[in-house]
Amino acid sequence: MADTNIDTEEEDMIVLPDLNVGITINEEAKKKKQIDPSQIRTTKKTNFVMQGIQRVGRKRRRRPSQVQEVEAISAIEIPEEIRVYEFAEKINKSVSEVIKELFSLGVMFTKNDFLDKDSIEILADTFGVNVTTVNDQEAFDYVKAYDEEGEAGEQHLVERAPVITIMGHVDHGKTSLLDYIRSAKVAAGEAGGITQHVGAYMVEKNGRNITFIDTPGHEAFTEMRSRGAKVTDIVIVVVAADDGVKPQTKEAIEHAKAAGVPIIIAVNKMDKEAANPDLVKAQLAELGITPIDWGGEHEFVPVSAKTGMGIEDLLETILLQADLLELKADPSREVKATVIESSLEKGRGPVATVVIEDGTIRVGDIVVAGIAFGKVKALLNDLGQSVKEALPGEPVVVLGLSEVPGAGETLISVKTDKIAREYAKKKAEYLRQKELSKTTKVSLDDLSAMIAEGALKTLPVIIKADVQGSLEAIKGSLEKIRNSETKVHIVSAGIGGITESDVALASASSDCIILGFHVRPTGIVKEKARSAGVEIKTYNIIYDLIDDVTNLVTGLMAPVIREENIGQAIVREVFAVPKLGHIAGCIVTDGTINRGVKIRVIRDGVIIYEGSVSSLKRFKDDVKEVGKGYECGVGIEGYTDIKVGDYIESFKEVEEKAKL
Ligand SMILES: Nc1nc2c(ncn2[C@@H]2O[C@H](COP(=O)(O)OP(=O)(O)OP(=O)(O)O)[C@@H](O)[C@H]2O)c(=O)[nH]1
Repeated sequence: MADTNIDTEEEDMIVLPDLNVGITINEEAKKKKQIDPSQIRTTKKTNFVMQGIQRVGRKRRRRPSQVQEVEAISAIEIPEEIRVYEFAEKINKSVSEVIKELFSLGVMFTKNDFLDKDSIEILADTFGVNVTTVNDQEAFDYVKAYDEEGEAGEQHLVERAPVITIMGHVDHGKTSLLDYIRSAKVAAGEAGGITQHVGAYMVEKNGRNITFIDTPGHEAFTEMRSRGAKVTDIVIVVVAADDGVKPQTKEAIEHAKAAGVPIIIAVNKMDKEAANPDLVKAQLAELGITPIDWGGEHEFVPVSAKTGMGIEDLLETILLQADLLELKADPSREVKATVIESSLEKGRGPVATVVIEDGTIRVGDIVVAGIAFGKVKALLNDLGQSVKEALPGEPVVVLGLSEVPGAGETLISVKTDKIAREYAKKKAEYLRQKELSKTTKVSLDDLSAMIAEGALKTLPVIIKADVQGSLEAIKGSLEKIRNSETKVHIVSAGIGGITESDVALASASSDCIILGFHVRPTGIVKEKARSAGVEIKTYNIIYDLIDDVTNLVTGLMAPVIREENIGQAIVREVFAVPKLGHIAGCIVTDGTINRGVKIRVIRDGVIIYEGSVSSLKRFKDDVKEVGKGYECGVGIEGYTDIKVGDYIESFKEVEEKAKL
């Protein structure tokens, strides 16, 4: 009897690996060796009981025969992120049954792959299980824990500084505007004139603080910008009055709208003669951003980042908008902040620029931010000065983290180092599994395409960048460089200089190149790369990197054969010539006919033969080329059935490099 029981030690609890859900089975059901769905109830567990959980999970797997004896489950709760084997365990099916079912749907999964929402729905339907999803991250979601604590706790809300993101099309003046506001000139020194690094700065107006997040202009930074919009209270969309609405203006507006953030339009470059603010207004009104003076609800502030015109108005408008939003926070709480930018700095280690959302951060706080955790060693304000604390709405640079946290990650302070470490570890494992799942999943369509091509050609790359934001932007752009034939395979991507281990990794995978952005290899690394035959390419401008990789990828693709028409002739007579066979007496009606080139014989509009010109004569002489309007005798290799009225079309095939 004991043998056929589902569980032994944890008498009334089966909790499956990595899930925060437990199933409690009553004693009666156990005696019957069955689980009646109506007798299943779920229990929340935290990650701190995971060890026990895994032990139970292993026990179950060791005795699969007993699992099969259990009647099919008809209702389950599963996490939003669930792997194939976990799902199979949950519904008491074998992994192969689930994989087979997925295969019949045209997708190939391995047992460790995460199922997507659609697959779960279809599987649930196929296996007749009622599935409800729960968020399995909750068990280690420190952000949720923080928020819940805030709801329950006493609030000491005070006004906080608004957080502003400036967005807009390339060269419309984002950097200049921010610089003017900060009365600093950083734009001039930047490589390629593009803002490469995201920073956050604070300015004062009427005795109140305003925080600006500086977001880069290149479209590759779209993702980061959309994150920028998440921490942002108000978005300023800069539109150059002499250029009007451009693709990235629209994109910025879409991001702001999606984030539900109020938009203020800064109509910039008003000092220019060609400035046409009314056109900007009309163009934006078409996008649903109608100016207040046209009866809409959006502030349009004419400014010039060059002369400073309108800048004070813009700041006033920001404060008015902030008043409407009633931005409040509780500085007496522990901190919650958003990572805006992060990097690995020599001598300093991981460095993160954060904007405080709630609470206060202090030197000595124990914090966690995604995979990073640690004790705050130092805090620097936007001027690089050491500070003891930072308040809600303020930007601050945090030193002392264990790793470089991802941009957009939430940082909070926790009570003990152990808790911080636990959260970070769990998050790292979660991300690793997700990444693994992403790389192993191949759809059948992809597979058949690969098979058809012999093999999918890939360009393996290792990316190293100075800051997290750039790294993500590069990764995002490179992942997009692909078609059915070729793609970029990111072997590894990380922050920091190019190291010997990068070279070792590159030399381990064939034809792998190392791409460095704002980082350089040292002498030894260069030497190692040279002897290992590993190519290292370094860049300061993101466009150049993307262009180069695009060129390399297209180089892997089979060349495209393009046909170029050379000429056409009509057959007027056909002669039988000894030794030469049938010769078509033609008149060239277009272009030229050349000896040796490829031709087609067209009869009544239909191609009836394709070959090449074997002989070409004008009267008795062999010639290489006959031009339009001239008569000639054309011999076609391997073809004698030429008839009067046929057309001979000559063409050449040009090999061209394939484009993506
Ligand atoms: N005349 C005039 N020129 C301006 C004004 N604002 C910006 N510019 C110029 O426009 C160019 C682009 O300005 P940036 O501030 O670099 O534009 P950006 O939008 O930050 O550009 P990215 O960072 O590349 O996206 C620079 O040459 C500026 O000097 C303005 O109000 N008037």
